[in-house]
Amino acid sequence: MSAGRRSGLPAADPAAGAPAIIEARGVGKRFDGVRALSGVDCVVRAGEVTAVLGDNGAGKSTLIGLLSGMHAPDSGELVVDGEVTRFASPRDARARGIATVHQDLALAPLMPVWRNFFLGAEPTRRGLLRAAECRRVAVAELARFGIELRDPDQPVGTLSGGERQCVAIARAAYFGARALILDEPTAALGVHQSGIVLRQIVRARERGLGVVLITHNPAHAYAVGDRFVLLRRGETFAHRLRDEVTPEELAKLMAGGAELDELYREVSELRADRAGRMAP
Ligand SMILES: Nc1ncnc2c1ncn2[C@@H]1O[C@H](COP(=O)(O)OP(=O)(O)OP(=O)(O)O)[C@@H](O)[C@H]1O
Repeated sequence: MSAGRRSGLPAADPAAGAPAIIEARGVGKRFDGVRALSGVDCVVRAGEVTAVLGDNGAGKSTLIGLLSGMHAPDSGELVVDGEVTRFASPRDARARGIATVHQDLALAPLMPVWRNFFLGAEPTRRGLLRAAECRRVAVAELARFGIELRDPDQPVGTLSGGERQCVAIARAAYFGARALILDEPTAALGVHQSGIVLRQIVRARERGLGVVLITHNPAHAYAVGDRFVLLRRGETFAHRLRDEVTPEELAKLMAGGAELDELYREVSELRADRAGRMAP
């Protein structure tokens, strides 16, 4: 298959039998005359991870905005559970089971983990908070995602970066998310912490959730992705299924193969030039 094949969903889609939770079909969005996104296709199926890759300004945040109900598309359509849908707000999207975990995670760092897990949705009985139940649920739900909490009363800000991401993801799953949109969850994390988050993404997929992983890191995308949507300057310039691409090809596609080759050529010339000048 040519690396330059443009857009569109792959012709042979082995996962086509799995139900699509949400699908963007040819969506476009402009802001004050600036074209942020144009004709982008992206499908999120139950039990699959769709990795959306793109460099700065590629349109990743705009796509998140459309999938999460923050913006309405100017063109194209969103299809939820097979029905053309227009979200009125992010709340509306959440009510349909589409949850977004933004980079700020919406956590209160000084509050205990269990309070952050519920954050305004704590169960009560006769007006009294059922704190013991909240603690038990938070510990059990995080354990399902492989996070063993030392103490549910510890402030969430004392957890590691990867563990904090996991609290936000486990919370969304517990409160009914069927599709999770994760906005660059590993962007600020090192290798070990990224591993914690990537394992949690795999667990979410195993539980039948659909996951959209937004990232500019092809290694992280390849580690967990079932399909890859590559955005460039607001357009889908490649769409690959996992068995159609190797990690190296994905990295090259992401970097823009021709641009990367040009960069290697220029750097080799500079190195050869420098070696020539330093030769006796
Ligand atoms: N509210 C806005 N007003 C004007 N232009 C916008 C707005 N939001 C996005 N854009 C433009 O749309 C294009 C895509 O931006 P977007 O933020 O979606 O990209 P991105 O892939 O998320 O980038 P980054 O990784 O740098 O956050 C950019 O050219 C950006 O300047």
